[in-house]
Amino acid sequence: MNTEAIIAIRKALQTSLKASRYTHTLGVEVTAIELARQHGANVYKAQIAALLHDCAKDMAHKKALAICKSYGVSLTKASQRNPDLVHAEVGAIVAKKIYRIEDDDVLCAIAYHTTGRPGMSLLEKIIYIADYIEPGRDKAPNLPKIRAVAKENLDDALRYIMKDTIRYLKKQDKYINPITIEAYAYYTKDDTR
Ligand SMILES: Nc1ncnc2c1ncn2[C@@H]1O[C@H](COP(=O)(O)OP(=O)(O)O)[C@@H](O)[C@H]1O
Repeated sequence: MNTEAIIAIRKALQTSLKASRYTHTLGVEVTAIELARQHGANVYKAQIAALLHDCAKDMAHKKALAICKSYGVSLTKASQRNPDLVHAEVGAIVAKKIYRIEDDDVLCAIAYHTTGRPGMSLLEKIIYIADYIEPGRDKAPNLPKIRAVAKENLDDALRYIMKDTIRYLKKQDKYINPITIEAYAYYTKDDTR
């Protein structure tokens, strides 16, 4: 394991993120390591993806757009519509171009950590779930249940999180990225419970 790379990433994030976001990031890191061990995923990749999942979250919107422009990347329609979603897509660009992460699975885990998507990889599921259940989270409903379920079955945890997220966004009358609706349908289609 490349401990030096982990330490360098932590150091860079400590200066580029707000203190509370950095604390959240460390919570996602420990949770992702734990889930990776429990479910047989690559622990090092989980650690890197967890550390970098919010690397663009505290960036000014203008700067995020400038980064996209400079690398010739266009944001998805959903991110153009909802600025809350930009950080995940731009985070993957920053991870690749600035932190020099080459692994596509790690980059996708960052890009889809807020919305999920149909057909997620093991690593994508771990980062999506770790972001929701890390120890610093205390607002979402059903957290104790979802934390327990995540130890046993990642798809069950995904279903609970997607269901609660869709319900929460609907209640707030907020835009819901259609990919989350598609993902929820995808992960419930064979579930007869
Ligand atoms: N599927 C979604 N569609 C649209 N907006 C969403 C979706 N999921 C989350 N959001 C919005 O994006 C914001 C950021 O969520 P999230 O990425 O989970 O936070 P963080 O990056 O801090 O972990 C939420 O406050 C919510 O308003």
